[in-house]
Amino acid sequence: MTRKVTGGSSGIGKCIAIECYKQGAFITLVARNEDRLLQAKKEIEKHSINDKQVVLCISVDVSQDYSQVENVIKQAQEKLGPVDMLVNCAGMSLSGKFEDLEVSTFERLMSVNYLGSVYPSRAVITTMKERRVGRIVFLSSQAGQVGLYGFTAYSSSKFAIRGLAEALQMEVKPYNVYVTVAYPPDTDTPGFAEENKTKPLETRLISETTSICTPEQVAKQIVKDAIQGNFNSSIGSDGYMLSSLTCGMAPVTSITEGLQQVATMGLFRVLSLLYLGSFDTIIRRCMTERAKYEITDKTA
Ligand SMILES: NC(=O)C1=CN([C@@H]2O[C@H](COP(=O)(O)OP(=O)(O)OC[C@H]3O[C@@H](n4cnc5c(N)ncnc54)[C@H](OP(=O)(O)O)[C@@H]3O)[C@@H](O)[C@H]2O)C=CC1
Ligand SMILES: CCCCCCCCCCCCCCCC(=O)[C@@H](N)CO
Repeated sequence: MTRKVTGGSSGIGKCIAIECYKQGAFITLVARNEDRLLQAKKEIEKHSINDKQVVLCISVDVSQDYSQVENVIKQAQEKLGPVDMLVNCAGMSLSGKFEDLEVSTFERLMSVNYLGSVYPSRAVITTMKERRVGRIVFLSSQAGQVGLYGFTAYSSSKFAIRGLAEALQMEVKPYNVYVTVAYPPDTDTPGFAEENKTKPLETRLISETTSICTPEQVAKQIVKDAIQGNFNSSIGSDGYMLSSLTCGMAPVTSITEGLQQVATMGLFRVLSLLYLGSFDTIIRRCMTERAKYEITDKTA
């Protein structure tokens, strides 16, 4: 059992690697910074269940050069055997008002979050199809189910993931390869701490609608859904509501799932209008408060 986790040196990715290691898997971690990779490797190795298990580290930028990504993945497959599960967890978030975000930020988020998921998946898919075995996991976000204030660059890169996942799932299902898209809420990770340094107040207040999860909780849910072959992976009651409401033409894994969507759609739409109303109120309030401060600043 070989699993590959991009972004496996930190946060959700590291917890997913630990979860898989606890199940006896061989792990390949992919990220850029070598020190953090080694640190994570040590931490993951504490959870081994037999002495044959290995954690392999690969330092590569998943978003830059496809042939480089393909090469390192080939090398890893030669050492540890073909990958049964790929988890695309490398990603990042930057927020700010549309006009305040650098144009390069849109390019960067699209290349790390979107292309950074395309490249590793593209590199493993042929072998998975040939072997008729495989799971590919993509990390979207609740902000990939609803576009939110401050997330013009981030939300779009996470919506893109969903399109990719839906199309790919339709292609690979006959080969017994299953795709999972995860939509976590805010999760307490180093990446989240980084994001908070520059997050607009509006974005923070809107995001606080859903509670913060631990990376361990999120990782457990994702690994479970991926193993079961569920297309959708969400967490908590708001996660459930959002996924149900925004199911669109996403595939279902069971008839029950489909029936639940049909039955709850109307009600969840009503709830979502209430949420949207409260988001508008937050945004208007922040605007008035800012205007007040500006006046005080000028008179001082
Ligand atoms: N935390 C949250 O609130 C939520 C996070 N998500 C998503 O989950 C994923 C993981 O998030 P989180 O655990 O918070 O992130 P962290 O910032 O804690 O970890 C990110 C990981 O990705 C690696 N990485 C980043 N960029 C690249 C790159 N270009 N090439 C290779 N590796 C890269 C990092 O290592 P290095 O920098 O060394 O390359 C690190 O291992 C992201 O896609 C994020 O958008 C979704 C919803 C909520
Ligand atoms: C019936 C409808 C229910 C509606 C509930 C709506 C709640 C929306 C809240 C969205 C929170 C967005 C979190 C983004 C996390 C993320 O991706 C970043 N933290 C990454 O770093």
